[in-house]
Amino acid sequence: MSIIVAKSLSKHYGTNKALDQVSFEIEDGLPTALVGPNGAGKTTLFKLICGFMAPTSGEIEILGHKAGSNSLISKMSALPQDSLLDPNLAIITQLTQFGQLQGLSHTKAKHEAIKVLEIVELTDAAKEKPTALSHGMAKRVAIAQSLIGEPELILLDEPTAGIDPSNAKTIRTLITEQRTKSKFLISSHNLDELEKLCDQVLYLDNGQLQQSLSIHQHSDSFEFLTLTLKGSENLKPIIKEIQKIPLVSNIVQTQSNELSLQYDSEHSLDFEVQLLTCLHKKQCQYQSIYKGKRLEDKLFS
Ligand SMILES: Nc1ncnc2c1ncn2[C@@H]1O[C@H](COP(=O)(O)OP(=O)(O)OP(=O)(O)O)[C@@H](O)[C@H]1O
Repeated sequence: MSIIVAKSLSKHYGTNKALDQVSFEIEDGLPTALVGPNGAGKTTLFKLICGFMAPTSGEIEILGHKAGSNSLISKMSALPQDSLLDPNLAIITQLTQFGQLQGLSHTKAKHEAIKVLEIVELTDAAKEKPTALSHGMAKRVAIAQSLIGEPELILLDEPTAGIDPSNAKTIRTLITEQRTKSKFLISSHNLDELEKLCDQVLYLDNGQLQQSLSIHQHSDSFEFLTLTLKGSENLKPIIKEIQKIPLVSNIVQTQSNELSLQYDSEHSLDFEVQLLTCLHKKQCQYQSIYKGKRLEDKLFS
């Protein structure tokens, strides 16, 4: 079933075309990433999906319903970029009230609140007020709120922006654990993070959908491999050596210590052996070998 269908969706603020004739379809499955530079229209798209405002033209349907329709209450939730908690109310009280707003009884809502706090590893903070939480913990509470009632669709706008690596890791882990229960649409500038969590990526730029691609699928028989070498010394000798492998059809230096290789995937095992032999011959050590192109290279090369 389609989770989101957008047809020629536009949103103008005066003369500013924040979204311009955007069409896409998001299917059920692993999370979908929403990527784009500042001002690309990502938050505007989130607001239209949530039904917080109407499009200037075009249509958007969520889980078979018009965006903003009452039928979507409890079926979808969103973590806005600037979500705030009420500083005067205990966390458990706020989450319980949120569950009740979704139509749950007080008992069921409290049960859900306890459950989602467990998921974000903040059971001990249940009775605290938001002022006692660090920024990262507050973000995890906001994510807990979006998980209440196990909605079919969860929108996360920059879930790990501005928080420390440990809290960010906790958030990524919990998304990984929850992603088979709910469909996530995640907006983030962290491409490494999206690569780990998501399956599909929508790339917006200047209000237009520039690309919609699968992160892990390869389109033809030529596969890509990203080779990161230890140190960032002169790569010319090793490039020259790799070029001698007949199975390699293209080689591009993508960073000071990184190469993107295109090779014939029908002979993948042979290629891998030959590549390692090459590295050994040139006494070159690798830091990582990644099958496929990095998301950054898929989007920007
Ligand atoms: N309420 C508003 N009134 C007028 N213009 C707006 C409004 N909200 C957004 N815009 C403009 O619409 C465009 C898209 O903004 P949007 O916030 O959707 O981008 P974004 O991709 O979320 O950016 P960021 O990554 O910085 O959060 C920008 O040019 C922005 O200035």
